[in-house]
Amino acid sequence: MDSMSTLYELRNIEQYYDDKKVLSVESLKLEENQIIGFFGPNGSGKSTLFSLLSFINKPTNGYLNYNGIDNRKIDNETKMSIVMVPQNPYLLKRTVFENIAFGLKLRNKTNNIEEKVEEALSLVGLDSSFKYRKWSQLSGGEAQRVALAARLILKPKVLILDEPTTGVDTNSAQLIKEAILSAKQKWNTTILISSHDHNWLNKICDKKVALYQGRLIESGSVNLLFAPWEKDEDGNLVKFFLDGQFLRIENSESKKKDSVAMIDSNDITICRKDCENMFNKNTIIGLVSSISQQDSIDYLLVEFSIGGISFSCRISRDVMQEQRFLPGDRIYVNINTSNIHWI
Ligand SMILES: Nc1ncnc2c1ncn2[C@@H]1O[C@H](COP(=O)(O)OP(=O)(O)OP(=O)(O)O)[C@@H](O)[C@H]1O
Repeated sequence: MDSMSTLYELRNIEQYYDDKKVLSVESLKLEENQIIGFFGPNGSGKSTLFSLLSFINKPTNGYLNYNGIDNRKIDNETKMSIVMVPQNPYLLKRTVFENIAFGLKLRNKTNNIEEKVEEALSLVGLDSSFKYRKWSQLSGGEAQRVALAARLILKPKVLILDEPTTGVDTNSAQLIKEAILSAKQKWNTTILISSHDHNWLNKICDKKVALYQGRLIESGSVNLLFAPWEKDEDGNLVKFFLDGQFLRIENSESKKKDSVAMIDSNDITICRKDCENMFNKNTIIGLVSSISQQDSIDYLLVEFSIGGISFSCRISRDVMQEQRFLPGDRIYVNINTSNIHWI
């Protein structure tokens, strides 16, 4: 079996600013050598969580373990192997070269520095002539890529990117994506990213974590429905699946067509047979792909697809006994759309 090792483990983490609790994570494990996407609306706690995972801040309460070590006992060398590009990266008011070389100089690793800077520039799609440019002679997308190159040169163990695509052009977003993928491949870097560009993030990440009002929406079992959406005659959003089925979301008139819907797996009910009473005009047909044990022994996670889009829902052992779902089964799916959160 392919066993991935856990890099971060969080239990009962709480973070307060003054008296206000802004983050509460009961349990979260992040595996190494993955690209993990953090989704959530403004103010949901993504940056706060990143400040804990990068060890810039200490959690107010709870247990945060990195590579088997308690966060209060992490040494400086380990801390330096975890680097973050913040939401509005700061560049030194110097040349691009000095910006990119800064971290290596700080770590006293100055051999072949010229070559390393050029390699880092090329990773983010900038040619070597950029090293002579001043910080003030860069476009927003180039500045973001220089900030990324300044971290990549360190070959980090963990790279944390807070909104790396905000305000950058599509070409830069593509080059940032390529640089991230090379870091993962070349140095097995674990990459944590938040972005409001949900489609961009959805395509690049191996795992998704969703936050809402400072709380984790159970990772692995949250369903994210991405754009494109259509609008019906009343202005409600409608998701059309590739197989021609659709899901209409009542009271979604105010939402934009590039919104992301977060559906908790507890808000989905499925049924295999004897379900006439479950069938209504909003019922969709899905296909079971897998069934697995959840953390709690009383529940199972059923993964299924609708027109090529994967979903998951939790069912109790009693329901399983009754329904005996198997991979490949066609099921009736009912989604409680009144509990949907929007990103
Ligand atoms: N230094 C601070 N002092 C007080 N409150 C803060 C501080 N930093 C963040 N907050 C509050 O904590 C909550 C979570 O903010 P955070 O920046 O972590 O969210 P986010 O998901 O990263 O948001 P965004 O997508 O807008 O960047 C918000 O209510 C915010 O106002």
